[in-house]
Amino acid sequence: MQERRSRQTAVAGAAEGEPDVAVLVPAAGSGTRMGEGTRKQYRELGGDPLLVCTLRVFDQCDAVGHIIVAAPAEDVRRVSDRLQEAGLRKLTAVVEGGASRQGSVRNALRAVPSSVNVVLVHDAVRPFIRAHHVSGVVDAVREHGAASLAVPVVDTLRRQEGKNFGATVDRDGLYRMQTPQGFRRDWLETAHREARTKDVPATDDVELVQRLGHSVRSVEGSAYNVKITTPTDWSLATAIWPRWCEGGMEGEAASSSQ
Ligand SMILES: Nc1ccn([C@@H]2O[C@H](COP(=O)(O)OP(=O)(O)OP(=O)(O)O)[C@@H](O)[C@H]2O)c(=O)n1
Ligand SMILES: C[C@](O)(CO)[C@H](O)COP(=O)(O)O
Repeated sequence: MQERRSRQTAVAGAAEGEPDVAVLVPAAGSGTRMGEGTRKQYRELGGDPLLVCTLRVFDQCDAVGHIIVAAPAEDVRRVSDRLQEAGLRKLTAVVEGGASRQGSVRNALRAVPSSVNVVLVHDAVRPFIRAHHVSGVVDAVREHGAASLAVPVVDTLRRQEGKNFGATVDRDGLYRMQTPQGFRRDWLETAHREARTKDVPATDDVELVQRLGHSVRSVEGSAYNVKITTPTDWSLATAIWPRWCEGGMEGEAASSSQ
């Protein structure tokens, strides 16, 4: 592992002929909504840290050539060592995260090898994805320039009005955005540069790219692809993880890779 001036650790060079796709994994959050205790991205799911469980999907996915993780500044070295112990072949760098998810993605973007043309962004705390979700986003990016997994809203939505309900929000055509979100590298770089210059934050990268005037293609996601945010999410995740690892859920064959 090379020492780098910044708190960025280069873990491996890009092998010849690897796919020109990198995935940026923001993993520097503090997990406030999860409550006290170990940061959620480090909590063990089936014996491995949640971050490792998520990264394995990309490491085993033929469509991806590079993995770049943004970790809490104080953990960069420790996370880098742990991820190398996990044998992640495509780990290219572990960089210092930012004060926001957007800042962490921006920092990770700086570590993308020059050979990369397609960049995915995936939350470290979304372990329930399969290789076909990743390749579906990559294919859509190659065709349209930008794409994201999403699922349609299935509940009735209503605004809060004090302790009562206010107006109903028409759910028709509303989506819950997921990750991975994928982009042409130049679009994502421009989008983050513009957002920083204009100081206009966003909760996901799709919004930043839309602000440039680009269309973003919707790719069917999965209701299982939850962002582990609260203790309830953690309980659900630990309950289904064993079956997920056997290739269960979504009616997928047990032989399908994670
Ligand atoms: N400064 C930040 C904030 C968030 N994230 C990452 O962005 C993803 C989605 O964020 P979220 O689920 O909100 O995680 P936290 O910010 O840790 O949670 P909370 O908002 O409850 O503190 C997570 O993988 C998280 O680690 C990040 O890399 N850097
Ligand atoms: C990127 C995201 O997961 C899409 O739904 C979501 O916007 C992240 O929000 P968070 O508050 O940073 O978890």
